[in-house]
Amino acid sequence: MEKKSEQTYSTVNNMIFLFKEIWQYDKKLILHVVLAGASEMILPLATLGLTALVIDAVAETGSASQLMPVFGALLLLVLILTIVSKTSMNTLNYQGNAFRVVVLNKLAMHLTSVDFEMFDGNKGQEKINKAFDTANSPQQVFQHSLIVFESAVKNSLGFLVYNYLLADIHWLFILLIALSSILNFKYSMYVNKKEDENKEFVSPITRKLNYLKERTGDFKQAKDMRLYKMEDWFGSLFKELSATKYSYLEKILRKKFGGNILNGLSSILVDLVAYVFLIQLIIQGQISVASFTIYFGAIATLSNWISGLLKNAVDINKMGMEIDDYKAFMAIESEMNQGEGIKIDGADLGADPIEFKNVSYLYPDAEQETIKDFNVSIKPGEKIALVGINGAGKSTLIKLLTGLYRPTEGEIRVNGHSVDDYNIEDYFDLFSVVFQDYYELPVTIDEMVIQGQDEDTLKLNKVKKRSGLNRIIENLPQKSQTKLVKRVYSDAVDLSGGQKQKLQLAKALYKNGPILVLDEPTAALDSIAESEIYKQYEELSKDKTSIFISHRLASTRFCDRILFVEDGQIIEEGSHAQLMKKKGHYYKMFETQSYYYKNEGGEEDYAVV
Ligand SMILES: Nc1ncnc2c1ncn2[C@@H]1O[C@H](COP(=O)(O)OP(=O)(O)OP(=O)(O)O)[C@@H](O)[C@H]1O
Repeated sequence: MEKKSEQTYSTVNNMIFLFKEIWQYDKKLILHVVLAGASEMILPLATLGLTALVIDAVAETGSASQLMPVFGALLLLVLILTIVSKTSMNTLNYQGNAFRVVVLNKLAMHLTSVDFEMFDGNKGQEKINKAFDTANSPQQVFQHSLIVFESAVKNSLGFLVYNYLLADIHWLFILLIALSSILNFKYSMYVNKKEDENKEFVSPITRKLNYLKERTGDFKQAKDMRLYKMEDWFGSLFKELSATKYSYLEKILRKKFGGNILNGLSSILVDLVAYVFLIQLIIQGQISVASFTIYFGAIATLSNWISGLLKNAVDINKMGMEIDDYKAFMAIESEMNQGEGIKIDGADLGADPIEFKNVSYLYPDAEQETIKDFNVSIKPGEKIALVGINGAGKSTLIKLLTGLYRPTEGEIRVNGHSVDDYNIEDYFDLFSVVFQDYYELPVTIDEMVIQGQDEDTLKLNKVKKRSGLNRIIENLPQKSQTKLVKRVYSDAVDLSGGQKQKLQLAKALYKNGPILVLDEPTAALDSIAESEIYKQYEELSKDKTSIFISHRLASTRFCDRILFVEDGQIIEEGSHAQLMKKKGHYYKMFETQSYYYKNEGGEEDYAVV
């Protein structure tokens, strides 16, 4: 079960924060909150006045000529109030939605600036999810708050005015109404608490359900779904999770039903007492029939104002919790250096080596370090191959070097300074990286390569040629203006795995950072394309420091030095020839890979090993 976190800021503090956010977005919204609230409160009062006038006229307590101007004025007031309330409520609904979208954009912008580490692990994801939940639907705080504030204005004004109107009525009445409202309020607080407790069980189930739903709609999963006949398995997973979820929700529904019954019974009781009491006053001749109407209407409405106010208190309390989630996410500060740093030329690594000094790294939710006391020095211009079995820590080392993760211990030094001494954005300029997991955006091929940088046609053509992308483009109807992602554009192209890898390579080359990092860049390439990349490797990595991760050990022969990593540490290093001579781990791995080629082909052909 997930632990419930305490609220960090008080509800008052959070409401002031929310008010400021609304004020900053559009001051006029506050005016609409007041206008809608006041007009919605006065409307039933004016209508009540109209009814009393009609009754008075019927009872001939006043002459028609005397009553008509008042009647007309009241009618006009009702008309004006209706227009004001409808206009303001409409603005609140419409602008509330726009306000929510603005907040969503703020959240998205902040998400791009938080450290990459946030995305790793459950806790980071939980914070992100909770924050986005605050603005994801109209029922959540940022849109809903305008309606809640409007309702609070209406209920508070109503409470004051109606208390004044009923000042002549026995105070026991007011007490009875207040007691009945408090009883209902207490009960709904109890249901809210139960609902909140239930959330602790329900939200992990909802997360699992949503994840499964996403997977069923996922194009990649759709293949397995059919070929592995996963429908029944998925179906039973859905059924089981949904049943558990709805058993929790049902309990709350039952409690809410009990609340409705309680509410109904208590208002019948109040009405009954009011009837008996007011009828008695009429019989005793203390009030007129018109006054009876006003009093009776006022008593019924006063209980609405009171329960409305209490409901506002519950809503505001809930909104306070949601604002807390929003603030908790927005307060996350990058642990990277976002300020002024030592100047670095994004195009030049400098003369000093890249150094890992006793670097260790522990993933946020992990128990054991993935990288352990790692030491290495890489000379500028050196071509390094990182090899090792799956899970050895190669990709983690790249994320540390590129500044996406900070070492939990030790230090990484580049150009004579710790990575922390550089502004992280400047530091990122040093790297051109092709990661294993690549993605595409629904833009043209050229735009995907350029990635929002300044367009340089000469450079663009060069990198398309060097990466082999131009040969793919040649066969496309709109050449490099062809859009990507068929799910978005019907005339787009869906590239194959190997074609995508070439696109990624072109993107990295266009960025032209002095450190080239290729994490399994040829895994999806056919052997001809792969050997072309190897042949070009010298050219691709010219004037650059390069790090090449590959399970295909033939590729390592193009590198100056091979680092064999196991369990987060270097266990062997040297050139291909040195390591083969050593007959250690690298030799063993190499021999295992080349065995079938040697035996089936008769000859050794390391270019495709
Ligand atoms: N976000 C994470 N949280 C916890 N552990 C992680 C996380 N990401 C990776 N690891 C673990 O760190 C270890 C090293 O992973 P890494 O991806 O660096 O290995 P690798 O050598 O690149 O593997 P491969 O050759 O399969 O790509 C693995 O045991 C992996 O399970």
